[in-house]
Amino acid sequence: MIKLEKISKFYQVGDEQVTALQDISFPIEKGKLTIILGPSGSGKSTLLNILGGMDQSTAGKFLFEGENVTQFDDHQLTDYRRKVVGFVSQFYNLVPSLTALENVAIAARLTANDHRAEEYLAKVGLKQRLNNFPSQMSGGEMQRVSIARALSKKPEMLLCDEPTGALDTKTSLRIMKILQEVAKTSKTAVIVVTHNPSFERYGDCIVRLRDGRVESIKRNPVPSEIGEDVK
Ligand SMILES: Nc1ncnc2c1ncn2[C@@H]1O[C@H](COP(=O)(O)OP(=O)(O)OP(=O)(O)O)[C@@H](O)[C@H]1O
Repeated sequence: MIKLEKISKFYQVGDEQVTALQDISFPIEKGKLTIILGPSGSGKSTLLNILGGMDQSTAGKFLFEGENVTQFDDHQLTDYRRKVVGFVSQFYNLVPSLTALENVAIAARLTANDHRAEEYLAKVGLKQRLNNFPSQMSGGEMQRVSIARALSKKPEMLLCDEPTGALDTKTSLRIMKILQEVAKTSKTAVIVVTHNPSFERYGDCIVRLRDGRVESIKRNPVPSEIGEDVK
């Protein structure tokens, strides 16, 4: 079970205390797509960083499969980031001098999974692009490599920070479709932070943040499927 219990994060800026998150509580389900929406400054990135073990909360508990991540020491956090979490960002972060296959293989090696890099690229529809360098791919293709790279670690949780932020509508839908399929066909908890409210209908659970608090939590018993035509 993955659960946030009254997570708060405060920053001290000079004499002022900035509240990034306040009393955030909600469960996250594996095998489901959770969408986190909210205006700029509402705390989305802070929350993602806490879920990814890249930042620690000031108060509250983050429970992951019975363990309290909030109390992890640096060594445990490194292990958690390496083995549990996959991360996809708006900027792809691919190594320009490595091909698609090599970009995925280096990350997969962290979990001794590098022999499967090709399989993960096939999963995101890039079987024909294995030997292309990032400069030879479109934004959508680079994002698919970055998803394959994250998946090759077999993460229990896939965190996506504005994964479609730099992409056009059709390519964005293609990426959302892949993320929807990952959630549906694996036991991975897929969490997508987005500014785009039209993606709400594709998630199993939609969490809206405002001013660092949970404004609403909605569940879609039957999320909309993204049409085959975008594939
Ligand atoms: N390192 C920091 N020091 C001080 N304040 C911070 C820090 N990081 C974030 N904040 C503040 O915390 C609040 C939440 O920021 P956060 O980046 O999580 O919002 P966001 O919803 O991801 O915004 P955006 O959509 O613009 O990326 C903001 O008021 C921000 O200014």
